[in-house]
Amino acid sequence: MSDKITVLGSGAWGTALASNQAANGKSVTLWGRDAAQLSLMRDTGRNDKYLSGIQLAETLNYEHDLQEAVRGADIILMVTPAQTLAATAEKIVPHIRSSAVIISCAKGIDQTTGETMGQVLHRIFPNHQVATLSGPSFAIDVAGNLPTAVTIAADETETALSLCAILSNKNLRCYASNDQLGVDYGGALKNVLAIAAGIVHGRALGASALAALTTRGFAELQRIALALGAQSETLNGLSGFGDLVLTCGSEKSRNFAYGAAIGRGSDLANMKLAEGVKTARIAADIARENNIDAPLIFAVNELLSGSINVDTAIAQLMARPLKSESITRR
Ligand SMILES: NC(=O)C1=CN([C@@H]2O[C@H](COP(=O)(O)OP(=O)(O)OC[C@H]3O[C@@H](n4cnc5c(N)ncnc54)[C@H](O)[C@@H]3O)[C@@H](O)[C@H]2O)C=CC1
Ligand SMILES: O=C(CO)COP(=O)(O)O
Repeated sequence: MSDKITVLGSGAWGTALASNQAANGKSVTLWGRDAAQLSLMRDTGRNDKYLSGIQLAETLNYEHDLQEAVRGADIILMVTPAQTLAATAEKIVPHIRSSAVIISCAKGIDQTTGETMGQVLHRIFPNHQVATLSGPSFAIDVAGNLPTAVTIAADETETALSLCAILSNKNLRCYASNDQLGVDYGGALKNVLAIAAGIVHGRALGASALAALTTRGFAELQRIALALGAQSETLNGLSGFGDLVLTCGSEKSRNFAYGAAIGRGSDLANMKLAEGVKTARIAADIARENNIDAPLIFAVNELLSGSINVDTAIAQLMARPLKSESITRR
């Protein structure tokens, strides 16, 4: 596997990954749909819209033409929001090398098909190696050269190991997994629980409530992902437990910040991307269809759809029938 890298998506995460790889000696091209923004990034070496105060790697290349950006790339990182990943992937099919490896870095579930990001890539690129990169990793931390660990998952362990060898560097440590489904579900579902954690924070319900919510949220995440075929070991790793702990504990998480705004009763207009908003409905549907007990996810979904308010959600959650703590009990 060679290592000419193209990153699709010049928001926070795409820019951070691209800069990290370029700073560590890789040939990296960053594509974005906004020509003016790309040209500003080229001129200033910064992306202040998404990564305020960060100086990007000087060797990073910028390309606005999608076809040109992917031509000759060995590894393509897909880093647009989850609901746009399929459309972006479809556009590049005719232009990529037959040996190109495609990696999803988005965290969500496709609303129209119900597919994980990995399943989307397998469908669109049936003859390519595909993988998912996920785990506890704030873009601002990676862009700021802070030490970070993620999981790279592919069906073939060899593919995951090769990608880890290529993409790991002194600031980014990649662990290999052959459970792409589990890594995808871990990354998508934690966003819904991060919204719930943000609500607890914003409503000042206390540290004990936050710990209880994170723990019981982890039980729900595991119940759903295990029922859909994820491996337990994966969910206990970086892309399940790890990312849940990160995003349920920090206002740097946009999902947490979104929840905090709900908890405080603030205006939700102009909030940054919170993937959990779209995932909440899909996750609630999946849980209901599979008869899985997921009261926190149901509550977030109902809060977001406006059918209950925060006080009712808290009262209902606390009044549920008492039960065993088991995560497997439905
Ligand atoms: N920001 C972070 O710390 C992390 C983000 N992620 C995931 O990465 C994905 C992208 O997130 P961010 O980069 O943070 O979001 P962002 O909101 O910072 O940037 C999104 C970028 O995608 C572009 N975009 C939106 N719609 C598009 C379309 N239809 N076609 C092409 N480009 C489009 C926007 O113009 C923007 O440049 C999300 O799924 C997120 O969950 C994963 C790990 C860390
Ligand atoms: O997934 C993330 C860190 O691992 C980023 O979380 P937010 O999308 O909530 O900011």
